[in-house]
Amino acid sequence: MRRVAVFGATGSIGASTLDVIARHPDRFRATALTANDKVDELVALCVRHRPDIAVVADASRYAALRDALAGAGLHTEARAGSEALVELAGSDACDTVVAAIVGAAGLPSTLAAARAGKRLLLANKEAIVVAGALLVEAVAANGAELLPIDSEHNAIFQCLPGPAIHGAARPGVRRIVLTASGGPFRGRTRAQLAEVSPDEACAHPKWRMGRKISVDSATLMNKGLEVIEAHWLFGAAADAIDVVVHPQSIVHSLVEYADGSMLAQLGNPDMRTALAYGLAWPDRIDAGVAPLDLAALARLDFEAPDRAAFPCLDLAYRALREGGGAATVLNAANEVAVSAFLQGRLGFLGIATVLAAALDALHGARADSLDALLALDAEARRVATTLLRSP
Ligand SMILES: NC(=O)C1=CN([C@@H]2O[C@H](COP(=O)(O)OP(=O)(O)OC[C@H]3O[C@@H](n4cnc5c(N)ncnc54)[C@H](OP(=O)(O)O)[C@@H]3O)[C@@H](O)[C@H]2O)C=CC1
Ligand SMILES: CC(=O)[C@@H](O)[C@H](O)COP(=O)(O)O
Ligand SMILES: [Mn+2]
Repeated sequence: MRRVAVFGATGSIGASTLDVIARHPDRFRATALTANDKVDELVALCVRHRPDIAVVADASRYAALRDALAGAGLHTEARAGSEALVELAGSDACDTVVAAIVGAAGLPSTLAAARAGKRLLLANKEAIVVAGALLVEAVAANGAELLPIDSEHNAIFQCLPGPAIHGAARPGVRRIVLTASGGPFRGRTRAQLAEVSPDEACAHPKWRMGRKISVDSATLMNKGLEVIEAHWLFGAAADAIDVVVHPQSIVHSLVEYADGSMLAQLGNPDMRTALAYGLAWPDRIDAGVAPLDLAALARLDFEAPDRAAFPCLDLAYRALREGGGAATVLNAANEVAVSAFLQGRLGFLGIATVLAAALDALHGARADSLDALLALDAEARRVATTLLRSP
């Protein structure tokens, strides 16, 4: 029986994870659930899944969580604070950690799970963008099992040869091709993007996701973050990672081999496939996802991304090639800019402007330890916040 801690249980990935777990009570038990501050949603999940532990990151919500759990007649232990998340990830309460907190806030608990040698289902792409080297080293040094959950990386993982050695180049692999839906604004010019609203940006054509990743998909920064994620997961250089727009989101990514073969993983756009794969690996189990009807689909389309209308993609390549702390800076500035956009304080086109200026301002920054990375993240947020005020 796998004992699974779901970090970010109240989110979109959390819901999909708990759906798969509930389909297999013989194989999995959700022993711990976490949220940021949504106590009512977390307690409702506890009523349904009966975990041993529930954690809210926001320490001021501790009493509310404790009282609500008791009020619901549950024996689930209430915990709170960011330290409680780190402690849980490394503890005996779980052997499997689903890292589904959004943003760099998920990094400390994700790294703690790797350091404790857990099976780590990584949805929280910002953690590996911010701390790729540290995370991959921690996985290798502590015998952790890193299962990529991001749909593209899960697809690549399924298409790569041999045992999974993260960060190691694979002989015979020539190129990794990430597919991108193109987001809700595919086909628009820059001028047509100037006035788009947060709700329009969050209306993803194929996936129902949290608002931060939805905006990232709309700017193509999601694909940029995924390029950096692929570099760390699969040991591929920037020149060996390509992006192709595929609006149907049926081909989840491809691996090109030296002999001209391309292997792809296909499926309906439903994260339960990747989550079931990661939970049961190397077995295959029912995820509740319908098989593809290829004849009904009839066609699959591919096109090059519009790099001029969506400059965030190339900003991510720039950060990857620059190395050092550039990806940490890019991610932090992006979190600040996306949050400002969602609050109506920054226009859609301003997101890329802030990112480029933050990369310029902190060019050459380096950070190797967790503390140094968190300090650089904080500095980049400070710089990006200043840039919001002087566009
Ligand atoms: N959704 C998807 O299909 C996919 C998501 N991902 C990645 O997975 C991660 C989660 O995405 P998604 O589920 O869409 O996001 P959601 O916004 O739906 O959920 C985010 C979760 O993180 C919690 N959270 C937010 N801030 C903090 C914090 N500071 N400390 C601790 N917990 C926090 C939220 O708690 P609360 O509810 O209390 O606010 C919630 O449980 C992201 O990194 C995303 O890029 C990757 C591929 C696909
Ligand atoms: C489901 C998933 O993995 C998302 O990251 C998805 O890829 C977003 O779609 P885009 O291809 O539009 O970024
Ligand atoms: Mn993805």
